[in-house]
Amino acid sequence: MRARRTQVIKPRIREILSKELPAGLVNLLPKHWVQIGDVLILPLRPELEPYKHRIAEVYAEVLGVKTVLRKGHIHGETRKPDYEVLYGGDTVTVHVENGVKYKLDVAKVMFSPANVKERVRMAEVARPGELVVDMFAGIGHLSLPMAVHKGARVIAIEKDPYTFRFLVESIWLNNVQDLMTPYNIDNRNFPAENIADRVLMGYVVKTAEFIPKALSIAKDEAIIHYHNTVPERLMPDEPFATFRGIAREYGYEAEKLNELIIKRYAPGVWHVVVDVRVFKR
Ligand SMILES: C[S@@+](CC[C@H](N)C(=O)[O-])C[C@H]1O[C@@H](n2cnc3c(N)ncnc32)[C@H](O)[C@@H]1O
Repeated sequence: MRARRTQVIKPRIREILSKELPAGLVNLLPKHWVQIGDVLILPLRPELEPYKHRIAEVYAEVLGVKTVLRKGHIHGETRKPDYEVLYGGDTVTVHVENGVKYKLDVAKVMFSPANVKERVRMAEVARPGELVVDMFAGIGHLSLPMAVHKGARVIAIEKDPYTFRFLVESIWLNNVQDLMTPYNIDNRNFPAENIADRVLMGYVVKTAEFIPKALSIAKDEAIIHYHNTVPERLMPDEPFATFRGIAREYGYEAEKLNELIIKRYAPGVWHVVVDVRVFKR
């Protein structure tokens, strides 16, 4: 099951709440929501504030979830979201997507429904037995599918201890502990060099700072999946132009294989991924 955006309000929700809410507010009830495992993220208009707990309770009962959160923002270096608990309280869940089990705390760990295509794509591009280094692993968002579906070997680096806990649990839940090795360190301190067939750079805003480290982890010829956020006015040259410039400084040639938009990040700014083949000169 994917992190779902549901388009139509369930008739049962409307039926129950139309008896309890002032008539004018019923049409403001959320028609879209995101479900991650058995936790619901519900965007709620300010007009519904006085009724928020009862609304959340009805959505929880009808949709069969244990906890309802109100949507907030993702911020900071660790990309943690901000949520208000409206119903229930337990925000730890297991979300199943594309045959991969992700254990996470929805209130504290980012899991973006908009990134689903990229998670599925990573399962498709991986090769059995290749060594992947996931520099910004999170809970294994991008690299678990590579191990689960393709038998890729993965070194998954995640610096945040709380997120790391779920990375480890997800590895065991998917029974890929023989393929995936998690490291709870800052990737800048990862000691091995010249080892990876493929490097994942699933990070935004400051990803360019990590290009030299990614090159040192990569074999003399390797593929790097380079994510970054890019102002629209700099596209389509960016972000590849910056990547190639830094790669050349460090003695590598870079060839763009593919470029995809993941999602809108902010007004006029896009989250983009470029697949780059690098060669040591
Ligand atoms: C935005 S999440 C992305 C998860 C996944 N790569 C994806 O694209 O869906 C980025 C993760 O990188 C971790 N992180 C940030 N800087 C890091 C660093 N220098 N070394 C290791 N992990 C880092 C954060 O804690 C966070 O869990």
